[in-house]
Amino acid sequence: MSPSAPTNLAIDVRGLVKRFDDKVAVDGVDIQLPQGQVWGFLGPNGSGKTTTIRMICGLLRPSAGEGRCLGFDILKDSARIKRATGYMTQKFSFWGDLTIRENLDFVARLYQMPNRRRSVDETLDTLGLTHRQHQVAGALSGGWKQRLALAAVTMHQPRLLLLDEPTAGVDPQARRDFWDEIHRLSTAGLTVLVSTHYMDEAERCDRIVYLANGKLITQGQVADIIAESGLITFRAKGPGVRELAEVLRHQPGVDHAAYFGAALHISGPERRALQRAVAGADGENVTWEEVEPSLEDAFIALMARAGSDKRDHG
Ligand SMILES: Nc1ncnc2c1ncn2[C@@H]1O[C@H](COP(=O)(O)OP(=O)(O)OP(=O)(O)O)[C@@H](O)[C@H]1O
Repeated sequence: MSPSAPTNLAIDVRGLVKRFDDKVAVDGVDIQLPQGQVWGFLGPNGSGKTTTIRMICGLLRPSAGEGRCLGFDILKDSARIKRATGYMTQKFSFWGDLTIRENLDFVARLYQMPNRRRSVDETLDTLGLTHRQHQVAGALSGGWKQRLALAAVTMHQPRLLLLDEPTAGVDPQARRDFWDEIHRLSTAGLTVLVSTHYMDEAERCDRIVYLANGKLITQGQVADIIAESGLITFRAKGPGVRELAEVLRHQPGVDHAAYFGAALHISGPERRALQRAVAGADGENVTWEEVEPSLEDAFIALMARAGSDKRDHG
């Protein structure tokens, strides 16, 4: 295959491994992301998401594994991958004492873009930044900084966006605006891989890839992942729920108990055992019903399973 042979996969990497001295940060990860889709990249802190993203875009050489990003070989063609990719790192880097326009102009110079002025104008306009173009970037609120960062990584019209926790510390309205923008870009043909710790954001993705301890634990659509977890969940509501979690957490068959707003969820793999636990915690001040497990419930269960697998085999 020539480096730019057409493929319907924006990312096609297999067996990616990254070792840092004795530590295996990424341990045999495969990702096949079709063009035009938005995939969520999830996993606990330190699970290897950033390291994987950096290998995909050619910033970090894998210890083992191979693959292509936008048709280019990740081991040999990193310069071409970088040109065709927009990578938003966890800490957006821009110049705090330059204005929004000056920052974008600087990025346009880095990419040696022709018609720099026009590209900056268009980017400002598309992302709703025109009226703020002369504001100093360092004084912007979190949401506007993030919008600037998105502008900076999309201005050179990449085909793939790699976004590493782009909405950390951003308020709910700004997060919603950001996701509207992501879906607009995706509709225009851009492929997006976005790492996040927010479940509501995961649910906005076409598909989710979940990593733990450097290994891919599961991937699929939200409903598939919930089904795969094999969890049963019961929900308690009412004024008495606050006292229940501590007691129920230690009952046989209850893998975990967690509050979702004013309700308590208990989950485990066996309905009978949960029903027994619920019967023991029934009272005047609480009403129970079986509900669909949340994505968070499913991840906690899959994580626990992966954790015990590791202990069993390791
Ligand atoms: N340059 C490095 N040198 C040594 N260890 C590293 C390096 N980069 C990452 N690691 C380690 O590799 C593991 C995976 O880190 P990584 O940043 O990829 O995880 P992550 O899933 O992105 O975490 P987070 O959600 O906190 O951003 C961690 O244990 C981290 O400490």
